[in-house]
Amino acid sequence: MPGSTTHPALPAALPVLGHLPWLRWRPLEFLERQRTAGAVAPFLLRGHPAYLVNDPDLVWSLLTELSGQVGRGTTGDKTRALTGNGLGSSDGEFHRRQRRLVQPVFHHEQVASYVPLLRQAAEAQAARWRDGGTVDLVRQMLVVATTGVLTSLFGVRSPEGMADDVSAALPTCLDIASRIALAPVKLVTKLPTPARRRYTAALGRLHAIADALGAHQPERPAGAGTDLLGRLRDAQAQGVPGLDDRQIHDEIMTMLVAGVETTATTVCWVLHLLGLNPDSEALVRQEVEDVLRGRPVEADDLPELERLRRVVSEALRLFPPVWLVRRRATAPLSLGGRDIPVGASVYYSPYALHRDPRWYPDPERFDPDRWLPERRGALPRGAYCPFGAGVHRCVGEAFGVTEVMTILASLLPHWRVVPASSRAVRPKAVVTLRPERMPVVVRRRP
Ligand code: HEM
Repeated sequence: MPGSTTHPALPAALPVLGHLPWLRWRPLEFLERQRTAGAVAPFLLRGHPAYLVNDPDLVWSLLTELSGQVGRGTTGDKTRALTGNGLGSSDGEFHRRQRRLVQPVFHHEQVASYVPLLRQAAEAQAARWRDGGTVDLVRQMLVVATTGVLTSLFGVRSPEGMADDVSAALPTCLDIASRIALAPVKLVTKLPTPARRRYTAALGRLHAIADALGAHQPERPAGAGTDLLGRLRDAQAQGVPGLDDRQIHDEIMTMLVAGVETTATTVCWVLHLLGLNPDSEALVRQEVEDVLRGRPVEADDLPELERLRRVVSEALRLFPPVWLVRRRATAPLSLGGRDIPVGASVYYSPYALHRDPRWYPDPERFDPDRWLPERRGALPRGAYCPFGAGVHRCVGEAFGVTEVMTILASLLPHWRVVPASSRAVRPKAVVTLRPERMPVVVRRRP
């Protein structure tokens, strides 16, 4: 069972499919079992050699000094239909150039300027809640996170309809894209099944929204270049090579795919964990109230919310939205004493690394104080990697953390979120690690 700390070794690979059925149907259990199979644990996917790197130092090496010997081979295969050649699926010199282009939009000072928009996104959604009403928290937070991205990165001033559309289409696309990537029989994924039709329709909707965003004129002073769209358009006008309308479309899709579910699910997991740990919830709420004293959260408040930050770090440890990352060896590679052939898939799993009892005593326990400075300093590099590392480290990390903190600091003083059902909430490992379902009752605080 995912979550327990002792795991029997994996059974032998099946003929033809290898360990694919495990990765498709019981991925979290698969990863935890593979973690006990050595620093670099081999397995087979449709006859193709694959490795799971379980040693944090080796994960770090893979992502940093060895990054020239691996390509994305990516999660990208499953997201390429969504994000084309955007930052999240490209490699090499092209990737470096795109990254340099978008990076300033995600610098700390720039991200701090988005806080009022992120707060408004949370407040607008909560304004629709009725005291004692039941809501689907995942869907609600998807709308908030989409609104945050649309207003801050794309300069959309009336995001309501578009946010609803994106948050409805995105999970369908991501779920079915993962199923297609891990389907045991490829042909089946081409058949016009109801799932395939839902996927095609949802994907079409997302592409249409990205086109509309690409064509939309943000309300900003000419040449200001502060939001992502402005920056891309300015660069296009200056003749930056390769930055045609198609590439701008791909970068918009990338930000919707990479920047919405990740933050939305993190907020859900934090609220879920706080609900299970009322003492921690009371302390965090008290901290937010002491810092804000009844006023809306601002960027300068966020560093003061140290306890809340530790809770977010702990939620990202237990439920890292990006739970599995793949690279493909583009040159022969030696890792942890194993020779890895060109073309092999090399994976690391934040989920498995973050639950390794060697680095996290009592790993299943929610313990935000693990992130007190004196305790976190003892971790090896690579043992905590919710945002990855190296050249592909999450470009949206500061934005994501700021968004999550801002949403929580806006909701916690005014609302209590209580599970609406006694059914355990289980993580569903699709493109992100999403709560399978999370109906909650929202209660207004006096
Ligand atoms: C809690 C929130 C988030 C988490 C846990 C997260 C996690 C990650 C991880 C692990 C990677 C590295 C993948 C790899 O090595 O292949 C990544 C890359 C990326 N993330 Fe995030 N992310 C978050 C939020 C965001 C946000 C808010 C945005 C944008 C608005 C974003 C945009 C990206 C992009 C564009 C990449 C590709 C970077 C590159 O290859 O240069 N992410 N993210």
